[in-house]
Amino acid sequence: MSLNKVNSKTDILIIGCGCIGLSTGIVLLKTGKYNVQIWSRDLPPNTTSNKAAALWYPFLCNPPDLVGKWSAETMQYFKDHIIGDPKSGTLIKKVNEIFRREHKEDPEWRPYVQSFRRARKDELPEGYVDGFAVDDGFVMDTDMYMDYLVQTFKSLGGSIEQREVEDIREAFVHYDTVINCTGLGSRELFKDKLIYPSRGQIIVIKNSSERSIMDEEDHIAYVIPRISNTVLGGTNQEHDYNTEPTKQDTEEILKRVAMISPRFAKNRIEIQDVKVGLRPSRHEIRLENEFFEGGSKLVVHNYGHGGSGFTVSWGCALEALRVMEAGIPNLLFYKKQQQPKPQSKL
Ligand SMILES: Cc1cc2nc3c(=O)[nH]c(=O)nc-3n(C[C@H](O)[C@H](O)[C@H](O)COP(=O)(O)OP(=O)(O)OC[C@H]3O[C@@H](n4cnc5c(N)ncnc54)[C@H](O)[C@@H]3O)c2cc1C
Ligand SMILES: CC(C)C(=O)C(=O)O
Repeated sequence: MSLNKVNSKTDILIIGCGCIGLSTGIVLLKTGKYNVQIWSRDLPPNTTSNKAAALWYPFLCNPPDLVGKWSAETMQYFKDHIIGDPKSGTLIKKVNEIFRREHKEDPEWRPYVQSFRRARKDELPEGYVDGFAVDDGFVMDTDMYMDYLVQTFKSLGGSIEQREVEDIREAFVHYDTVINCTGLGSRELFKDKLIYPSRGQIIVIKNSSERSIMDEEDHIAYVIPRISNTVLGGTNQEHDYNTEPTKQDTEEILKRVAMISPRFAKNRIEIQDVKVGLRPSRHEIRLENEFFEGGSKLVVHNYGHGGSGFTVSWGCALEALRVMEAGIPNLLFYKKQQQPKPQSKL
């Protein structure tokens, strides 16, 4: 008994068309072993991923050791496959995280990122006494990058259908193996009440900046330069489902950013856009197999990336491939079990 196969490749369904679903689909297609289709309620630019800043920097995401590993793998993947392509909307940009108080401990992801160093005094704005630095960090203009992922996925033979899945059994009619990349959608689709929204608001301005700089010590303030504009942020309001920008948050962000980068004082900026996204927050990323229907159907969960979906995307995509390929043999075993036993000839 074999899995659904066409042209000797196994059919896989991915639910979700954010940065996680697209990265996972590209990794599967590059193996040459799978036909991959994406079903998704929302397509870029109407996903949370499109509302992100975004830069490479582990943030609001756990577990620390795996996030460190997956962040480093993602950084390497970007260097090997993405950053050299101008269509990707990515740029190498140093990132500094800065502190008003001395910060004795390095970040938990430090052992995985060789280029990590402590910030120099000349990199610290007035009032800041300590900081981290990653010289080979990178940023992406998220709309450009998401379109680049869609084009890459399709150019490798992937197909995308705009379709909401209300019950996972809809997927099982056509597929034995499904990868769940629904982010916050897993709260409903898989009744996972451990995943919840962390609301983030950002301001897109015309001005430019030579580096990414962030203060996350007592509140969040960041400046993230991109190809055609710069992002100022941000907020982190847990369990807040409001996707509309508020004037109050915009004012608060501008006030905080002016402290880390005085050149962005309110009267010297040109606001182009204000966006809100709901981070898919969870105590830790869920990346594991779950069998359904007596073991004859396999769901690979890959969701709950909080504030680091882009930062861990390719590491998690490679892990999802490993986890899926470890699960498929069990699937075959269970399917064989389900076959009707041949009648013994009397
Ligand atoms: C303001 C802000 C700034 C951020 N900045 C950064 C940053 O600088 N760096 C970084 O690494 N991360 C950043 N993030 C976090 C990052 O945006 C998320 O971690 C990432 O987008 C999660 O990707 P995802 O594909 O899991 O989710 P999403 O982009 O939400 O995609 C989920 C997909 O699943 C689909 N879906 C859900 N339920 C169903 C269903 N039942 N049926 C069919 N389809 C369904 C949705 O339509 C969507 O297409 C930021 C987030 C915010 C809000
Ligand atoms: C560090 C910032 C840009 C972030 O990841 C977020 O706001 O989620």
